Amino acid sequence: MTYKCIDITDALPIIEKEVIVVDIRDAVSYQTSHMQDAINLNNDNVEAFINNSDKATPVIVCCYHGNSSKGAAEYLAAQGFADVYSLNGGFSQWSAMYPEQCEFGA
Ligand SMILES: O=S(=O)([O-])[S-]
Repeated sequence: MTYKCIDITDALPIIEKEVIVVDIRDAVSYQTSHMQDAINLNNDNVEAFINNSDKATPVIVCCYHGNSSKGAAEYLAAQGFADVYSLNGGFSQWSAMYPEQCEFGA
């Protein structure tokens, strides 16, 4: 199993359906702002995430610019997730294009 890279505009219709969005950026960046409903995935929670998530639900992996999300997407695909996407352009591009699809923290 492998993952696919997906452009921001192609990700939008997927986001609007049932999907799990994982954000692999550092915790402070995540808390400041993230894609709507995104989970901050890190070394501490990745195992629980893998064990507790429905592997048939599509997963979109978001990082800063779309580079490190590829490795994470590949890893999740190898763990059995059937439909994994790495978001090209990452959160920087997503937040520039779709600020209304972001949540902003403290
Ligand atoms: O998050 S990043 O690897 O695209 S800089």
